[in-house]
Amino acid sequence: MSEQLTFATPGKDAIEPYLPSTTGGPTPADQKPFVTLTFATSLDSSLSLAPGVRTRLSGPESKAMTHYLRSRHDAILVGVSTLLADDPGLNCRIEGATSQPRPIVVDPHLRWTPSDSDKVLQLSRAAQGLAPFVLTGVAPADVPRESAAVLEAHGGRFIHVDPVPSVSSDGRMRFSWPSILEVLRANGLTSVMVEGGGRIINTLLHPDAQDLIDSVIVTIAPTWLGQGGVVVSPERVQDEEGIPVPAGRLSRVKWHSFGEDVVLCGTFNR
Ligand SMILES: NC(=O)c1ccc[n+]([C@@H]2O[C@H](COP(=O)([O-])OP(=O)(O)OC[C@H]3O[C@@H](n4cnc5c(N)ncnc54)[C@H](O)[C@@H]3O)[C@@H](O)[C@H]2O)c1
Ligand SMILES: Nc1nc(=O)c(N)c(NC[C@H](O)[C@H](O)[C@H](O)COP(=O)(O)O)[nH]1
Repeated sequence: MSEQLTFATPGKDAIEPYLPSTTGGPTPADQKPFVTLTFATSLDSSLSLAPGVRTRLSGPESKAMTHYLRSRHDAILVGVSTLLADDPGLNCRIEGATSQPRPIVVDPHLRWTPSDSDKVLQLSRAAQGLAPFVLTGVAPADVPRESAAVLEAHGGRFIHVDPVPSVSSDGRMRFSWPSILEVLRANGLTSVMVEGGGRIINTLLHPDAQDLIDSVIVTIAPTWLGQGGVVVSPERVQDEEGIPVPAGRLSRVKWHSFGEDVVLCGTFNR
């Protein structure tokens, strides 16, 4: 049995306006999933001490808040580097949780080889979480059979996503955020919390994509991680005259204290 977290009513009420609705009937099939961008950052905007290094930032109270968020979304999305670095559970460990989020791993080149010892798969075997859906640019016929067998035995699967046609100079495939969300919706998922890491967050915060975000819920820990960390800082944007302009600003902003952390809630112009 893994740890059980509790998250009490004042905290729930504080973040409720930023969560997907639990009323209002079924979501139409063509409606984009509700997107919550949520992560924990240091005072110098770092997610971790270095790429590939698991770094605890959230204190117990804001961690419980994150797990409550997991109970309120159909899916939880991370990039493959986070999966490889953190060996995360990606489940909900809130006391009394009645549902588990579906982990979504964005892994265009199939860097993850699923194995029985991965924590996310251990938890699904113990009925304490769900196995991931892995979004990949690799053609179905080229997915290694052993990997597919391990994932499917746990209830997960590989899902092909068409990459954007222009391959970047380093040859890496990239998915557009609308195509990622379309695939989630086609697989019955109506809400997703995007947890990270840096590349995932920075591409979602790009001005071309940030309109897709319904809520932003950021935990800020009273810590400086120092230089060399994985930093949240979206691509710089300029106006027509080439003058730099802010990459984004939140509205409907509220700040809440959870233990020693603050949690920032906001939206993009809604
Ligand atoms: N503090 C937090 O809340 C938090 C949350 C998550 C991860 N992390 C940390 O972040 C670090 C990992 O971050 P990162 O930036 O190195 O990696 P990441 O987790 O963002 O994964 C990057 C990979 O995901 C894929 N990817 C991302 N966007 C894509 C897109 N649009 N199309 C196709 N593929 C895409 C690519 O394969 C890319 O190499 C780890 O150290 C982890 O511990 C911290
Ligand atoms: N809210 C939050 N606070 C942190 O201090 C931290 N390091 C993460 N990181 C998010 C990332 O997605 C991690 O991989 C999971 O938090 C791993 O934890 P789980 O086993 O899934 O609970 N998230």
